[in-house]
Amino acid sequence: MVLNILDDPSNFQDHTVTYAATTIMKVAYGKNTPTAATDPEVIEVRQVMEILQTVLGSGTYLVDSIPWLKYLPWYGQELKHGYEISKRIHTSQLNRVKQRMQSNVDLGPSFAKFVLENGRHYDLTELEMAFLAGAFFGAGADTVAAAISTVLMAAACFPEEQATVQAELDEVIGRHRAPTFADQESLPRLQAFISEALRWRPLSPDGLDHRTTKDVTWARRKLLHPSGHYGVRQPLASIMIVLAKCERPNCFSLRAISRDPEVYPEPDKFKPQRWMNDEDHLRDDLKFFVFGFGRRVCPAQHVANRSVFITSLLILWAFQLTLDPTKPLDDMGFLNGNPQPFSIEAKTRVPETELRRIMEIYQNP
Ligand code: HEM
Repeated sequence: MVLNILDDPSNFQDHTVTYAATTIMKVAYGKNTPTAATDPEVIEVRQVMEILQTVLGSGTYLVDSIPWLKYLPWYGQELKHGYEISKRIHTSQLNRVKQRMQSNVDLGPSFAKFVLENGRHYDLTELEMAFLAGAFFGAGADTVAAAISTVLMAAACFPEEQATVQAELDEVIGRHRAPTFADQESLPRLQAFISEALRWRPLSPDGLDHRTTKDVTWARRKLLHPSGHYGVRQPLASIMIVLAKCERPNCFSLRAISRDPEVYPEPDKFKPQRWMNDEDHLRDDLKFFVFGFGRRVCPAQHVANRSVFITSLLILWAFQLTLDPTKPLDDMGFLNGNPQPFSIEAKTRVPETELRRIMEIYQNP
């Protein structure tokens, strides 16, 4: 992404999508070449995801409560159309992996290869395998891109906090080598900055709706976790669903959790320091909530966290980010589900030729 920004500084958001899509395609299908934000397949999948976003909110479609509606040929045409597009894309991606496996091409590990080799142990049909691998892209590309964009947007909006992080980077890494994952433990301020950025403008702010599988008796009791989650315990089964002042049933609201003043004093202020203790270490009593909770917690939280961390680290090490005064920035876009293109100016912190040289070595060590 650093080299992409150097080559084309005006297209920040596209670069985050290209990075996230390339990473996900590698994990899902073992694809080794870059997947650009402008690839027709990526554009198509993102369009289907937009339909899915609407579908995920309970109550949008009557078929959620009246299942037989799905048998009416004229009902939910756009849903059936979205399904057909997804089926075509996911099946062709899985088939590509299958063909290469049959031709003994060395693919390296990937989720698709794993399910093709082991799917029968889980009674999966090929269509289920195709959709499982396809879910990686659907669930992971835009979320990771949005998370990185949020961190970079926060850096541009809060220059003093950005400078604090960069002082830490200069002290721990200097400007003559590119940072790596090995530096992670030595960079608590950067980690605090990322946590605060994703608290400040949480992705998926209204969570995902969940459906209970049996009747539930609720005892209204407020359980205050260090993270500020309010819970309602279901006493018979050991399931806890986090409601957090959510207006809709069976869902949690990350927006409400992120604004709890008991846990995050002055919640509308951007204060990375709140994630650190008096010894300037990361606090271990404040949980990170943006990936949800319980058995449906985001299964990719570790890969997502690492992606956001390493990208934020490299970019904040390489560039000083500032707002473009000629273009207004809607910092609520990701939170409100309507992200607008935004413009950030990136000034190199290392002379450009030197930066290119360091990054070339980084890519091909
Ligand atoms: C920063 C990036 C990401 C964020 C903020 C995020 C957030 C979330 C949230 C809030 C949920 C709902 C949890 C719940 O219902 O309790 C979720 C579920 C999920 N996420 Fe992520 N996610 C991210 C990246 C990814 C990536 C990279 C992938 C795949 C490679 C992924 C795959 C999934 C899947 C499959 C689910 C559904 C899990 C289930 O219902 O059992 N996510 N994610």
